[in-house]
Amino acid sequence: MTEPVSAVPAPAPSMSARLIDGKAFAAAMTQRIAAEVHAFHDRYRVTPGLAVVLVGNDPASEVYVRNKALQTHRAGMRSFMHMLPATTSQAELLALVRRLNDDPEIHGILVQLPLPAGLDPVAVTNAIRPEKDVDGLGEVNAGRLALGQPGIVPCTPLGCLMLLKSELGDLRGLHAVVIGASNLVGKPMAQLLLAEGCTVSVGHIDTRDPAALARQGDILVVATGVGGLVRGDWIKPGATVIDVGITRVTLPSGKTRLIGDVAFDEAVARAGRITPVPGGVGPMTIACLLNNTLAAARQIVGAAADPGGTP
Ligand SMILES: Nc1nc(=O)c2c([nH]1)NC[C@@H]1CN(c3ccc(C(=O)N[C@@H](CCC(=O)O)C(=O)O)cc3)C=[N+]21
Repeated sequence: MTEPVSAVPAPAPSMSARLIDGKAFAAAMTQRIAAEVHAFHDRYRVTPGLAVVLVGNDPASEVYVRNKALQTHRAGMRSFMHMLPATTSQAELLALVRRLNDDPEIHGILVQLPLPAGLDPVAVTNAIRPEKDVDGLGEVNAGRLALGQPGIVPCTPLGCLMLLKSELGDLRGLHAVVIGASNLVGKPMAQLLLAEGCTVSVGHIDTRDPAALARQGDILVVATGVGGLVRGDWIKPGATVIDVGITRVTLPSGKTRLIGDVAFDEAVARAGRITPVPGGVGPMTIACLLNNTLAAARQIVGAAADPGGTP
């Protein structure tokens, strides 16, 4: 028996998204920063210094700490790690931040979030001198971003924006959907995309139909911390997908692996371009932290060397 040709189902359009190689982009950026750190040292005899404060233990933060120390040294900067027990009091943490604020060898301060229960992240991030707030999370830098004034921009959203601009060029007029409205990623990401001329929608925990919202995005940035939340059918065909999530899961074999907030295999079949996890946004966050630390050192040291002048 032969079937009429017309009854043969058309093959499903087999698309496969292009991978956005954040790891390679970050490596090139780190190399450039290393050269600039060298030139900065030649001019001022100062090595940019970054202080990282980790209170208690959070799995995502531990991945960050490991890679950050390595990359900081690769860029020729100094890193000062402060690991405090989960029992640290608010007063003790604030005292450390003040000490780092006054330390001339430190140009950037980063307090890893989330903090253990009982510590107030707003009070702590606001205690960091705005010039040293390389995470850009304090009210001065967050306010500058909201007002479109120059300031320090949070590392993860900055890294996402760099990838988007390098992939797509001008973003003006594109509909960008951000899933997740955290102060760390979602809110500053939305501000940056707005400043690029995107039409921006932000979905969050109370959004009624996040899949329908996500499907409108020419650009889809996902930062929820819920591994595999975004399924293939949430994605507009051909969209550019930036996956910020990083969750460690244990496989049946007992091994662990990192997954993103996007169900990768499903998304690859629909998206035009997508960042992998690992190797996507994570390395960009670190490269942008180095970038922000060098910029902070330039601002602090340059202003002291050339008071009242333009750097
Ligand atoms: N104040 C603050 N600022 C942050 O930016 C911040 C934070 N707190 N708390 C924790 C999260 C998490 N985070 C990561 C950054 C890079 C990687 C990273 O390098 N990821 C590699 C991991 C590779 C691997 O080790 O297997 C990758 O995705 O390829 C991971 C996680 C920054 N965070």
